[in-house]
Amino acid sequence: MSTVIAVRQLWQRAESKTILHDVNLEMRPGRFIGLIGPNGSGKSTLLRAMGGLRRPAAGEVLLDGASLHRMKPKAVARHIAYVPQDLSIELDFTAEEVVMLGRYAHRGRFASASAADREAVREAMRTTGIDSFADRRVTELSGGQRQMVFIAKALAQQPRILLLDEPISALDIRHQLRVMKLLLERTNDGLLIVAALHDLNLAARFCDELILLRHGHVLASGAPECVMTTERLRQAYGVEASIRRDERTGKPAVTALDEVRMQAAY
Ligand SMILES: Nc1ncnc2c1ncn2[C@@H]1O[C@H](COP(=O)(O)OP(=O)(O)OP(=O)(O)O)[C@@H](O)[C@H]1O
Repeated sequence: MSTVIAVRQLWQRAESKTILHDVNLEMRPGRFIGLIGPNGSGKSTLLRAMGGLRRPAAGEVLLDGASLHRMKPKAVARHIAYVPQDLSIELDFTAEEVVMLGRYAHRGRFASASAADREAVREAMRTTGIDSFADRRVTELSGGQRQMVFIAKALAQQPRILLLDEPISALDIRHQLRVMKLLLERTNDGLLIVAALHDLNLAARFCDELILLRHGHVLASGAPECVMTTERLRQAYGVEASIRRDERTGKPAVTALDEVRMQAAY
């Protein structure tokens, strides 16, 4: 299948610092891509650029071959949903109202919710399992419940590309599993998912491909078993890790054993 998002020679700077260095990526529909790398390696910055939320210092992000940064936000939102890492925004809305915000891109300016809008919201709430707190204010929800609400909002948007910044960081293991499984299922319908993840075991188990960032460079990309090697983890994270093949899942399983001396940055 053809490329839906292409990142070409992308550079990002903040203040005087370069935070993404010449990133080049091609992503196809129906893939679940995990963005991994240590704190501060540039995962959020890359996701924001891919969501059209950050203008590149140089290079570009192409959506179906057209420059994303020349498109209007509402046009971008018809294709791309983005769930940020920080969900602490003070919204005086119920969970269901937040999920309905995901329909913004599909609605006319003053139009009320259509049957299709209501159905998309119902379906997103059902699959994420948030019906039981639909009427509660998001400000009163736990961190994990709030995370589920914003994932439901992104699903209700019915995007072709879903960008998630650490979507399972506040979830218990059961809910982590539920979210990873439901995301993987959605790729069967052609959805492209790119998620920044710190849980390397879940990333290796569920993602089709991993992109490993270090100091704003792509250190490795490809199938989890190719990217997640002891040498790469040492280089990227500065840890000695044991990697084995899990006998139940057949996927790489990682145990970090010790910190090691970091190699010099680029
Ligand atoms: N607006 C900004 N101004 C200055 N520096 C920034 C800005 N945004 C990001 N950075 C820097 O860019 C680098 C990459 O940040 P980014 O948030 O993309 O990393 P990350 O891989 O998502 O990290 P984490 O895993 O901790 O969320 C960091 O060194 C960060 O301090």
